[in-house]
Amino acid sequence: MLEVALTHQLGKFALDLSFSAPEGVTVLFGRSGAGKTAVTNAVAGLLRPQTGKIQLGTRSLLDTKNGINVPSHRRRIGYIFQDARLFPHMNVRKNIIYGQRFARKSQSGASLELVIDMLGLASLLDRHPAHLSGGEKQRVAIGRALLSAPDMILADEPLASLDDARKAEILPYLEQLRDEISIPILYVTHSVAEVARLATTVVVLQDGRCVRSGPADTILADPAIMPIGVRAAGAILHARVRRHHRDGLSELDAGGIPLFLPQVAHRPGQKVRVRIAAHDIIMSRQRPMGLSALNIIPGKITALRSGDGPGMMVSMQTPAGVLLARVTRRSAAALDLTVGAECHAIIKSVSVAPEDVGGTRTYEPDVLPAPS
Ligand SMILES: Nc1ncnc2c1ncn2[C@@H]1O[C@H](COP(=O)(O)OP(=O)(O)OP(=O)(O)O)[C@@H](O)[C@H]1O
Repeated sequence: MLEVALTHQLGKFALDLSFSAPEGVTVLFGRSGAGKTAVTNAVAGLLRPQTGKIQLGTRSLLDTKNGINVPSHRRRIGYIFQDARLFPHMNVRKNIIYGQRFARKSQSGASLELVIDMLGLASLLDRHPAHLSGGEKQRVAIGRALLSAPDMILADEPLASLDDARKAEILPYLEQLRDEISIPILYVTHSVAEVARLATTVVVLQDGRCVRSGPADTILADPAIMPIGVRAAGAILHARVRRHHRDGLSELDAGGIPLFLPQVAHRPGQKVRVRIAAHDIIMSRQRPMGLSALNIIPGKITALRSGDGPGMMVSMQTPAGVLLARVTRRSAAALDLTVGAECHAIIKSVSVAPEDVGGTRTYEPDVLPAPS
């Protein structure tokens, strides 16, 4: 667990916040100028806050009251930056082995073989960075960070310089990292898609303060989550792939509710996270009949929130998980949507894009129905 509490004045900008980052991916999310860089610099030891405490597990990295400020290179943090920052004159093998220099003698950390295997680097080992794609470079940078046997990883917009195809290529490796290494990963991003795919915890920063923090599912399904922006709002459902159908659809099970999506890349039995954007949900009080949409999920409204415009956010509890829907205030009034009302969420299969579906490592081969 990483625990951070800081105050610092940067010109007119005041940083005053505290948050905790447990194991898994904690996303620092906020608009430009919210203070993400200031926080990561403080955690990395590049900025000395006027007052603060930073505790990583049992180690105190910063405690201004007691005069503790562990220098940057002794903080045992593995870094993954936006640009991979590999050594151009070294091949991939040497670049990743370089990370081991920073591992303490007493600490074995991840083995070279494991890192090569986990990040799919075997075929790249003899290549130089100039002959790697952006995504491949980032995989090497992750490998180097892991081999330094860090107590936490700091990933500062690691996908920001990659195009969508490269992003899609590297996200599964980051998911694997999240699910297989038991250290906190502090991850900075502006991208809601990355939050939805990777975050286990979300810390929302605004004007130097932490306005919300907590489990990703809860934060993303909160109708009051204005700092993320209404257009980007949406909930995460946890589901399991049941089977792939011959007509190109995959059937998932989310809390006993079947969910039909365009073919997902994951195998039957595998657990996945599915992001359902709030604007992709249609709401109905009665179960609709004769509709082309394949996914109709019954639920009960738990919260409503209207903004300044015509839209309204509706949060509903369903057997599949909490869903967030964006409807107009006019529709909400016409349907008499109130807290406690029974309703149905309608989701068109094709509205869920492949990048909205992320894998988790838990592979459970107990349910392997034959393809139908
Ligand atoms: N050295 C400085 N002196 C004065 N103000 C500063 C200094 N460094 C940063 N700031 C201000 O502090 C605020 C937070 O900056 P920070 O770089 O942490 O934001 P950010 O959330 O990382 O933004 P971005 O997403 O654009 O990188 C901004 O308003 C910035 O202008």
